[in-house]
Amino acid sequence: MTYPYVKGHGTENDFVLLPDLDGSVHGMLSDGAMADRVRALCDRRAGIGADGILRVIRTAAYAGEDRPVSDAEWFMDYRNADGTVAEMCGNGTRVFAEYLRTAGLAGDVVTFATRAGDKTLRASGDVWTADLGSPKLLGSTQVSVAHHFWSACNVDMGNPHAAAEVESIDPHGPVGDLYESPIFDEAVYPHGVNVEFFVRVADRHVAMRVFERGAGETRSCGTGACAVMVAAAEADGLGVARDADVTYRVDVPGGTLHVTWTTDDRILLTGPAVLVAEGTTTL
Ligand SMILES: N[C@@H](CCC[C@H](N)C(=O)O)C(=O)O
Repeated sequence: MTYPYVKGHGTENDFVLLPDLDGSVHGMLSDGAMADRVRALCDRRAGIGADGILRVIRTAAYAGEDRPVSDAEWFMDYRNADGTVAEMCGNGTRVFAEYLRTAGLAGDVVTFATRAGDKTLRASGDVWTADLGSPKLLGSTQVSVAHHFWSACNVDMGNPHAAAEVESIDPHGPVGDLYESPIFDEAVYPHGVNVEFFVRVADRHVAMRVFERGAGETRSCGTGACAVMVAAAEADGLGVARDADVTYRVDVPGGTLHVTWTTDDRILLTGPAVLVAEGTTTL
């Protein structure tokens, strides 16, 4: 059997999109078979290669037990490269929106369902801004790599994050090559966590690396950039009582994102979304 796919990325956080509009292409698969399919597609040697999968499906057609309660026509069914399901993917929202627009299924403003609630995105050319809602600041926690320990900000962006400010994100420094997951507190994060390390570059300008749950080190993580911005703004005394929107530039290995924390406590993630290929696959 062959089925269609599209490849895209947002600041080099790359995805295979699986158009499955009425659920008839992948909907018949068991959870285990779907996880196998995701791993095969994301494999960078034997597959197409990606950090995750974005299945494009009508909300009403999604047969999973975790079907969102939403009036939105489209559901972003996100899966990590290791086959696990994740609640949210910030870069993925922009790529998903760009797919819908390119396919003629949406315009420059679109709202769709995710496992972390409905998200609305607005385009300005090929740059999209995603309203990812209110962050939850859940205190501080600790992460470590090779006996180096850092305090980290526990931020829920719909999915879990630990954002640690460090002195250097150089792979030759204490943060290291991130080939393996940093150690985190499993009591705080029983379902795993995305771990970000960030440094200051200038006023309201940071740079980060990330180890993503279910994918390993990636070139970018949109929700991770939001968690880093929230952690940095909190540390800068801008977290509470903002009398104006606050924007930080967040550099990631794959490009640049901008994150705005609005006076009404919403996080807006702005960045590119690029579709690079389409075809059919037997995987
Ligand atoms: N790359 C994404 C996050 C994808 C999900 C994450 N790995 C998780 O398991 O929570 C982003 O851009 O936010």
